[in-house]
Amino acid sequence: MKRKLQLVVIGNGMAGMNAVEQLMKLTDSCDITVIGQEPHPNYNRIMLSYVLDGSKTMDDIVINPRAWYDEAGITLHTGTTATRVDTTRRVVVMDNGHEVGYDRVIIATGSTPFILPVPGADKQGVIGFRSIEDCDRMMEAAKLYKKAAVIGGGLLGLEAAKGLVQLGMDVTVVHLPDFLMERQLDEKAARMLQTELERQGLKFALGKQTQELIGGERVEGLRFSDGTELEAEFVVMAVGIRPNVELARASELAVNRGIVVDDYIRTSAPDVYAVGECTEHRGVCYGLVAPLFEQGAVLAKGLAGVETKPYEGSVCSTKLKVSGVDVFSTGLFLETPECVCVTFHDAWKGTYKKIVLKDNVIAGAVLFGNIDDASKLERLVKQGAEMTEELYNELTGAGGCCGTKANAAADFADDDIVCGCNGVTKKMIVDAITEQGLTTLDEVKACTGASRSCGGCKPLVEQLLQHVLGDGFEAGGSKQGICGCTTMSRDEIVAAIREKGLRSTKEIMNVLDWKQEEGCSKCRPALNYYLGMIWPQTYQDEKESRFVNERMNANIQKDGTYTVVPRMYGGMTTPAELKKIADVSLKYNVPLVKMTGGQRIDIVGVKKEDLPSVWEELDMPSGYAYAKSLRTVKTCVGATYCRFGTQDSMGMGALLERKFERIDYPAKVKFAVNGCPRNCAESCTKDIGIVGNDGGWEIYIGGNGGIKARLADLLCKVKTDEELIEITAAVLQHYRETANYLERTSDWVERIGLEHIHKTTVEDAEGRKQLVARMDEALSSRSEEPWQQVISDKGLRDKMFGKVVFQQ
Ligand SMILES: Cc1cc2nc3c(=O)[nH]c(=O)nc-3n(C[C@H](O)[C@H](O)[C@H](O)COP(=O)(O)OP(=O)(O)OC[C@H]3O[C@@H](n4cnc5c(N)ncnc54)[C@H](O)[C@@H]3O)c2cc1C
Ligand SMILES: NC(=O)c1ccc[n+]([C@@H]2O[C@H](COP(=O)([O-])OP(=O)(O)OC[C@H]3O[C@@H](n4cnc5c(N)ncnc54)[C@H](O)[C@@H]3O)[C@@H](O)[C@H]2O)c1
Ligand code: SF4
Ligand code: FES
Repeated sequence: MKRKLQLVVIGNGMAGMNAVEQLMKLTDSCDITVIGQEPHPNYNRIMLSYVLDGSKTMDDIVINPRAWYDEAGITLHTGTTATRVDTTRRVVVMDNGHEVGYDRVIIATGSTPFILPVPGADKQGVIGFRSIEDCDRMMEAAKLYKKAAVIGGGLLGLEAAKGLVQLGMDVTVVHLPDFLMERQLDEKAARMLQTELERQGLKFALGKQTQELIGGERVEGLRFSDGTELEAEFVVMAVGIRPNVELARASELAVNRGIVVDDYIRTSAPDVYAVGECTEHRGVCYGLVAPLFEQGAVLAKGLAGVETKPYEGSVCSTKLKVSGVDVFSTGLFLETPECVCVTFHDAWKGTYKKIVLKDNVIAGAVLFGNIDDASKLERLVKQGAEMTEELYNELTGAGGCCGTKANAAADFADDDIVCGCNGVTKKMIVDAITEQGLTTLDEVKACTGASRSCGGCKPLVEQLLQHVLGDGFEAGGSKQGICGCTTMSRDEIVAAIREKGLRSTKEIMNVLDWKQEEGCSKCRPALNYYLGMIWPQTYQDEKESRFVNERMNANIQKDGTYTVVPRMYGGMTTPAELKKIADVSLKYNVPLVKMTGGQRIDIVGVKKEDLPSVWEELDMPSGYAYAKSLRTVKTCVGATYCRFGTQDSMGMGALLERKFERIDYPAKVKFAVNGCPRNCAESCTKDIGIVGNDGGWEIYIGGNGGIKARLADLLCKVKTDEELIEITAAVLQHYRETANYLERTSDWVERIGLEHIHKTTVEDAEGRKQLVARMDEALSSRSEEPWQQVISDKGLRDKMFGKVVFQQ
C-alpha cells in the first residue's frame, strides 16, 4: 500500500480547517494531524457576534464536532500550542514536549486582537473579542456591570457593541476617526449607519483618542487625549488585528507583518505552507474569510496535485452583522480625483447606493438600507466590468436604490456569487438543488458550502430554493421575517395581531418575541400600518413609527428645506387658490413653484420653521404628497368640455379623491379618470385607472409609471357610478388588507393574481359588501386634516417647528 503523505496543520481555525476540507474533497492520500491552541473543536468564529447578540448558541456555531475528526481519521490535539517547525528534522514541536513528523505543514495560526499599548490596558475588565472565552467574558460582565466602552468603530467593534446592548449594557463606542467604519464606508453611509445604531441604543464618542485606561485593579474609565473622560466598568478593544507570526519567526520563515506566502500559498521553507489571517500575500494581510477560503482552494489543489491557477489576491466585500441594519461595501468606496461616482441617496426610505467607477470600470460600491444588489456589485467589481448604459439602467432602475425585490436571487446571472464567504455561485446552487434533489437550506449548505460562514446569504439561498422548487419549498427555522428583528412573515404577524388582540407596536414586539426591543426602521412603520388597518376605530397612530416625511407632513429635500403640495381635487383649482399660492410663495421666498405629473402644484424650498405659517395662509387641505395614502387623481376634461367625452371625468375624479383620501394604504396610491377611451389622463399607469366607455366605466388596476413601469390590467366594466365606487372601495380595501407594507398595487396584483382579485371584488357580491363595509369603517374613523391639526394645536406646532413668531 502506498504510504500516505503526513500532513500537519497548525491552527484548528476557519482557514486551516477549510483548507483541510477542500483537500479531503480532492484526495484521500493524506494522513492528517491538527494541532489547535484552543480547547474546542473547529467553530465558526464569525458567528460569535450572533452568540453575543443572543441569536445563536455556542452549540450552533461548531463547524466540525470531535466525532467528525474521528470519522475522517484526523488526529486532533486541542489545547496544544505548536512552538516551532523544525525544517531540518522535518518535525513540528509542541508546547507539551511532543513532536510530530511531517511531509507537508500548513500554518494557519490566524491573528490576535490588537490591544492598544496605553497605560491601564492590562487592568481587569479589558478584553479583545476573538474567541468563545471572550464571548463568555462579555456575557458574564453584562450580568455584573452596567457601563461598557468598545474602543474601535469598525466591523468587530460595532458587532460587539450591539451584542452588549442586547445584553442590557449601556455602551459607548469610542472611535478615533470622525465617522464609523472608515475602512469600508464613505462618510454619508457611515452617518446613516450611526443614526440607525443610535436608534438601536448605541452611543458614540467619535474623534476620540484613548490615552489611558483609568481605575484601580479593575478598569473604571477611559481618559482621552483631549483631557475628557468616559466612565466604563468594562472595555472591549476592537481596534484591529495582528497576524500570529511567533511560530513562523521561531521557525525562521520569512515574515513581514504576516508570514510571507507566494501565489501558491508556499512560505519561504520547502513543504511549509501558510494560509489565513496569519499570512501576507503580495503585501496584503486579509481579515475576512472569503479571501482565506480562496487561498485554501489554491493550497488544497496544490497539495492534491491538481492543476490550479495561482492566487492573485482578493477583492474584499463586507456586510455588518447587526440585525435591522443593511450595510455593504466592496472594493473602492471613496471618491478620488481618478474616480467617478454614481450615487443615490433616498433620505425618505433611508437608502444609499454609491457605485465607484475608475476608468469607467466598476471598482467598488457602498450600499445602505437596501443591499439587494450586493452580490451583483460584488461580481461586477471582481470581474472588473465596464459600466454600460444597460448596466447603468439595471443598477439604478428596478430594485436600485429604493426597491426591494421579492426574489432577488432569481434575477441573478448564473455566475453571480450568492455566497461571498464561500464563493458559491447561483449556478452551483441551482445545479445542486436540481441534480441532487435538495430541498432544504441545510442540504444546500452541506452540499455547496453556501451559508456556512457568516450566514448573510441565507435569504438568497432560500430564495433560490423557492425559485427552483416553487411550492415544494418550505422555509425552515431560518426563514426570513419582515426584517432582522423577527422570523415572522407579514401574514403571520397580521394573523397574530388579530388573534391575540395586540394593540400597539410595543405589545407586538413583546408578545411576538422581537429580537430587538425597539424594533427597527423596517418593522416599526409596517406594524404601525397593520395596527391601523386592523383596528381602524381604536388604534392610536404612533407618529414616531412613521417615516420622517410623514411625521413632518411634508417632503424633505436635498438641502433640508421642504415641499408643500396642497390638495387639488381631480387636478382642479380656482383663480383665487392660484393667487393664494402665488402670494404665499412670494412672502416666504420660495425659489420654485412646480407643476407635478399628478396635476397639482408643488411649492418647493419651504423652510422647516415656515411650514405651519405656509399651511395656515394657504388655507387648503394637504395633498398627502409625503404619505402612503391617496396622492393624486388625475383627470381629463371629460364630457363637460371635451367633444369626445362621454363621461364626467372631472366630477368623478374629484368625488373619488374626496371619498378615498386621508386613510393609510400599504403604499402610495394614484388614480386617473378619463372621459373616453382616448385616455388623455393616462389610466394605464395608475394604481386605479378609470376610463369612460359605452356610457359606463372600465376599471383598470395595478398600473405604475415609476421605477418599475407596468401597464394596468382591466378588472371589469360597470354601468353605473355607484358600481364604480363600490368596486373601487372593495379593491382598495382588499389591497389594504392583503398587501405587504410598501408593496405597490403593481407588485400586489402580480403576487396575488388578477383572477383572485376579480373573484373577491367583482364576482363575490357578499365578500365585496363586507370589504366595502370595512372600508367605510376605516373612512369614518379618519383623523383630522393633518396641516389643520398642527395649525390649531399650539403645543404640537411649537414641539414640531419651534416657536413661530407671528408678525403683526
Ligand atoms: C467576532 C468576529 C466576527 C467576525 N465576523 C466576520 C464576518 O462576518 N465575515 C468575515 O469574513 N470574517 C469575520 N470575522 C473574521 C474571521 O473570523 C477570520 O477572518 C477567520 O476566522 C480567520 O481564520 P484563521 O483560520 O486565519 O484564524 P482563526 O480562525 O483565528 O484560527 C486560528 C487558530 O489557530 C490557533 N493557533 C494560533 N497559534 C497557534 C499555535 N502556535 N499552535 C496551535 N494553534 C494555534 C488559534 O488559537 C486559532 O484557533 C470575524 C471575526 C470575529 C472575531
Ligand atoms: N462583519 C464582518 O465582516 C466582520 C465582523 C467582525 C470582525 N471582522 C473582521 O475582524 C477583524 C477585526 O475587526 P476590527 O473591527 O477590530 O478591525 P478593523 O481594522 O476593521 O477596524 C478597527 C477600527 O478601529 C479603529 N481604531 C484604530 N485605533 C483606534 C483607537 N486608538 N481608538 C479608537 N478607534 C481606533 C480604526 O479606525 C478602525 O475603524 C477585521 O479583519 C474585520 O474585517 C469582520
Ligand atoms: S380622454 Fe376622451 S374625454 Fe378625456 S379629454 Fe381625452 S378625448 Fe376628451
Ligand atoms: S455570504 Fe457569508 S456564508 Fe454566505
